[in-house]
Amino acid sequence: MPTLATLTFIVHDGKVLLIRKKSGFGAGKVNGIGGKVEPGETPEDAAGREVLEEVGLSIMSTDSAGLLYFYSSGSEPDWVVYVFRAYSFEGRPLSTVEADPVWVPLKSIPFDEMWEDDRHWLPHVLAGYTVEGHFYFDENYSKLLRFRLKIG
Ligand SMILES: COc1nc(N)nc2c1ncn2[C@H]1C[C@H](O)[C@@H](COP(=O)(O)OP(=O)(O)OP(=O)(O)O)O1
Repeated sequence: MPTLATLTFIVHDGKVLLIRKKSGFGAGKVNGIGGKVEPGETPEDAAGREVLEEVGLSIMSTDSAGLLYFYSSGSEPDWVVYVFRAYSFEGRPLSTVEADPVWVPLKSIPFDEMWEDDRHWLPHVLAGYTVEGHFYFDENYSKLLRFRLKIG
């Protein structure tokens, strides 16, 4: 069974809030805010909980921006990730044990510090489109081998 997870991109004033992850899968990389969906949670609930846990913000509402499937071997994905955008929030981003928050201008996304798949789909999400992406990595998730992407 794939692990269900979320990624949320808070957009405000020409910038997007990203995190440098300190723990979990992808620690050290810059990513959207997110983590695993817990039993009994909806993906939307998980997105709100992860934003609060990782950077201390409350988001008002989310806009669904698509689904990403990540594979390392075989035909079943290891991860199915629900992607959300959010435009309003309460609070100020804080560093936590899980992540350091960083506001990044929409035109300067640090793709070299992110997962290799991000450069293919994130620009479309930040432009307001919906994506469905299938990304096939090597067995250690160290190299992206191929992908398919639909932009809605
Ligand atoms: C392989 O490609 C990926 N690219 C991107 N951009 N994001 C990915 C990729 N694979 C997984 N992710 C996302 C999905 C989740 O948001 C995080 C991993 O979540 P994590 O394991 O840190 O989940 P938590 O619930 O926060 O962690 P704990 O179980 O340690 O509490 O990466």
